[in-house]
Amino acid sequence: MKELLLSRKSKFILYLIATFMFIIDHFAQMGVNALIMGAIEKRDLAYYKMVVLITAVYIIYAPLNFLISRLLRIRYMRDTILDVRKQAFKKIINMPFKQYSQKSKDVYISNLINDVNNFENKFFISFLNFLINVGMFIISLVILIVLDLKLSIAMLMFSVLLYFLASLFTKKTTSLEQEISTSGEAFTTEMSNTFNGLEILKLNNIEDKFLHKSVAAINRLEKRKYMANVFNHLQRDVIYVLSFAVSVAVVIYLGFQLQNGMALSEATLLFLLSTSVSNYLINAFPMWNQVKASTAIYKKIAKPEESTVKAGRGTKDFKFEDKIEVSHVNFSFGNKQILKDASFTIEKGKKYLIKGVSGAGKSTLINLLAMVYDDYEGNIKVDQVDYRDISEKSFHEKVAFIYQDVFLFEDTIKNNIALYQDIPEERINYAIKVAGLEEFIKERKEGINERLAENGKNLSGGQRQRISIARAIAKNAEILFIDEGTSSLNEELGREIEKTFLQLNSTVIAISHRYYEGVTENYDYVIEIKNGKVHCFPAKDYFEEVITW
Ligand SMILES: Nc1ncnc2c1ncn2[C@@H]1O[C@H](COP(=O)(O)OP(=O)(O)OP(=O)(O)O)[C@@H](O)[C@H]1O
Repeated sequence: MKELLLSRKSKFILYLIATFMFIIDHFAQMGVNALIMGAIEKRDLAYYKMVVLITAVYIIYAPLNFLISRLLRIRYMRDTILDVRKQAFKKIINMPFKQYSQKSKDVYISNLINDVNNFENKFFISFLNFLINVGMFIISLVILIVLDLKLSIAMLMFSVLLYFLASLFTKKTTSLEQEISTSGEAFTTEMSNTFNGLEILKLNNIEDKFLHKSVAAINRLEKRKYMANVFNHLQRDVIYVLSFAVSVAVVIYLGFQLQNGMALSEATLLFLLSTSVSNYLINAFPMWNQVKASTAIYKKIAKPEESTVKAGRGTKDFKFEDKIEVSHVNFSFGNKQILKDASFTIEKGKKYLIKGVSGAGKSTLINLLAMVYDDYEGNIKVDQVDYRDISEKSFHEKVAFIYQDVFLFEDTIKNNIALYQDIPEERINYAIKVAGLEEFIKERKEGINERLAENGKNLSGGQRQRISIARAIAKNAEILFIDEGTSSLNEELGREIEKTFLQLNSTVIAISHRYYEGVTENYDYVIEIKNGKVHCFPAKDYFEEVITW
């Protein structure tokens, strides 16, 4: 938190000065009150007129001071909150994908929206109030020391007592804020589930069920907020009762002092100062607890955490000139072994089709070859270099993925194909041609510069799939990983797209349940997974055998 607040040192100093201006105003107000009381007591008209003049000057100064103080604080707060938003966003974007995928994306959305808003609403208000109250407490105490040592020592002892009392509330305040954050995550996930599946829910008449679940999630979130609120007031009230008792004791003490000849103005000032000391503390301690709770939320959303997954952290560049060798690879999910002693070779430029029944481990095998998992036994080497020594970044630069579901950005067709990389126009046009998108582009008013609707809602399955092929070609991907790239398309379109895959120069590693006669046999090899065992066959042999089954 310190680094965050001090990242703009000069603005932070201005912020503190602005806070100090606020404190000064408070004491000026207190001084004016005491002056008026003194002037009334003095019964001297000339002196009274002078005090009225001072009060008039104060009335002009106070709003000006307030305005300047606010202007000085506001920019610093805005910039700092912006930093928190950026840091929270960076934390998510820079997370290794494996770690990212351990939580629902809605949790991250909740962190970026609910938690940052919560931080924004609570941190600076609490921090400012804490600073103001502590500042006022210190100044009041110093004045009190000068005016009445005994009273100031008593107030100091009272402060220490309040400190210990307030610290009893710190842990609970923080845990309540954490609960608000987790309930916010659950609420966002619930809402997202409902809205993403609204069509299915309506078609099956089960929207009411989800409505109940969503309402329950809202209730849980609001209940947590309510609990936090009640608890904050409770700690304030407990401290308040104590401070009220102290105020009564101060009045009794000052009563005796007045009897002993103390001036009314001095007694008023002492009373104001000592009740202020306790009031400032009543406000300061709960605020400090809130600052600590907000700091914990800040750490959760913006501070990079220790990676919980083993990630491919190699540094070598991915270079694929000859072959990828998979040797004696065993891979399990928990106790369930998926691949047993798998050994085979992927030759550059060849086309591989992975076959096996549902759940055999086809996607798992692709994920191993695509560096998604590295917690396997055995070795995977590309041109003799161990996969684990290769940097994920350099690998991702040279490969492309085609899935059944294609994600499209709400942006131009060009940006969707180039994926925001600086790719020459000729290469994009070539990709469009090879992917069979020429007709589609011709029909667009603005050609490749036409914008797609949200996730390409206005495109057919085949057009979406072709855009994802164009991405791979534009990128000049050396390896194309395809997981059920044609299964959502009709027979004819699927055949066309499959043909396109097989005509590419890249190495293709594909999973497909479909068999397109006259096309599928053109794969070079079939990798079959049966009971965890992996066998690689020349495609011609494999299909001849299958066809004779
Ligand atoms: N992240 C995971 N954690 C635990 N088990 C998993 C995980 N991913 C997959 N599995 C299990 O591993 C096995 C292989 O899954 P995989 O997705 O590789 O099969 P598949 O052959 O691609 O299946 P399908 O053809 O149905 O897509 C399945 O039993 C699956 O339940």
